[in-house]
Amino acid sequence: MNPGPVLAVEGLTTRFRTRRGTVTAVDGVSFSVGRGETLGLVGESGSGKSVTAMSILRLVASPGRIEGGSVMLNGTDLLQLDEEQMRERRSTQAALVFQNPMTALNPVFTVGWQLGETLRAHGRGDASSPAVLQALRDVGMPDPERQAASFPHQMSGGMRQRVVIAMGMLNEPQLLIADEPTTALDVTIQAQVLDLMKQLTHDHGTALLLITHNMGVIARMCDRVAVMYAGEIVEEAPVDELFGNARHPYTAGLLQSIPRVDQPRGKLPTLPGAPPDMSALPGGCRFRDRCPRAQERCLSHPPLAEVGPRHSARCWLAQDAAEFETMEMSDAA
Ligand SMILES: Nc1ncnc2c1ncn2[C@@H]1O[C@H](COP(=O)(O)OP(=O)(O)OP(=O)(O)O)[C@@H](O)[C@H]1O
Repeated sequence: MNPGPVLAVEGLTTRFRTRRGTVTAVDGVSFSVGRGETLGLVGESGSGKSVTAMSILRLVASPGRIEGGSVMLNGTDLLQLDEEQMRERRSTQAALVFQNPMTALNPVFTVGWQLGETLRAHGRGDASSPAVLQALRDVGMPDPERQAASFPHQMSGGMRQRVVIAMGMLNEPQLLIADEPTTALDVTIQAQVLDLMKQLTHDHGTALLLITHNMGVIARMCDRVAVMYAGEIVEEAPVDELFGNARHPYTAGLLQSIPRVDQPRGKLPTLPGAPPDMSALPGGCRFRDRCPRAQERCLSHPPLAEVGPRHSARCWLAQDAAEFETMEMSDAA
C-alpha cells in the first residue's frame, strides 16, 4: 500500500487585501512532503515562504485570506475543516518552530511546567511525568532536571530553541514546519540545532517543511527543495540535482550568493535588482526584469513544467533546453 504524502499542498493561494491594493502573497503554490522527508522552501525575503507556512496551518491573520487550493494533511483537506477540528489537527498532527523561540514560550512559567501543559492538553500526563525529562534529554539538554526548573529567560537562545523543538515533538506530530528556526542563533549553535531537528525528524518519520533564505541550511538538511519567487514556486528538485543542475536563472543566482570560505569578507555576490512589487505584479515571467537571459518570450507567463526527472522549473529557456535534450536522446537511441 502506498501511504501517500503526509502533506500535499495544491494550488494554494493567499491574498492580503489592503488599502494600498491586493497582495497575492502565495499564488497557486503546490508541493508535497513525504514521511521522514525534508522539503526546503527557499527564496528571498518577501517571496511568500512564511505566508505559505501560515496558510498551511490556517494561521493567516486578517487582512490575509486563503482564497484557493487545498492542503491535504494525511488525506484530509485542512481548508475544509471547521475551526474546532482545525485546532485539534494543529495540536495533534502538526507543530511549528519559529525563528524566535520566545513566541512559543511563556516567560512566566518554568520550562518543565510548559512541557507538562503540552502533555496535559492531550491527556498524556503533566509536569511531573517522566516524559518531560525524557523530552529534554531527547533534545540534548545536559541536565534535564535543572533545565525543567528553569524559566526561559535563564536559558541561552540555542537552549530555548531546543525546548521549543522538544515541545513540538512531544506529541509526535507527522508534520513539523520550521520557519527560519536557527537564523537568530550563533553559527555553531545553528549547526547543532539543525542536526538535532534532522535526527529527531528522521527517528520519528516526521515530514519536515523547512523554510529558510539560506542555501547552506538547505544543503545540510533537505532531500528536496522548492524555490519561491514573488509568490510562486519557480523550481523544484532533489537537493543534489538543484545544486548541481539548477535550471532557473533565479536559482542559479541564489546559489551564487552562498557565502564561500575562500571569499574575502564583504565580497558577497548578491542578486542584482529587487523582486517585483507584490501588489502590482508584471505580466509574464516575474523574474524577467532581473534575468540575465530574458527574451521577448518571457513576456508571457511560463508554467512550472518538468525539465528532468523529479525536476521542474518555471522558465521557458529551461523547458526548451529540456525538450532539446530529450530529442537528442531519442535521436541517439
Ligand atoms: N499582514 C500583511 N499585510 C499585507 N501584506 C502582507 C502581510 N503579511 C505578509 N504580507 C506580504 O506577503 C508577501 C510575502 O511575505 P512572507 O512573509 O511570506 O515572505 P517571506 O518569504 O517569508 O519573507 P521573510 O524571509 O522576510 O520572512 C510580502 O510581499 C508581504 O509584504
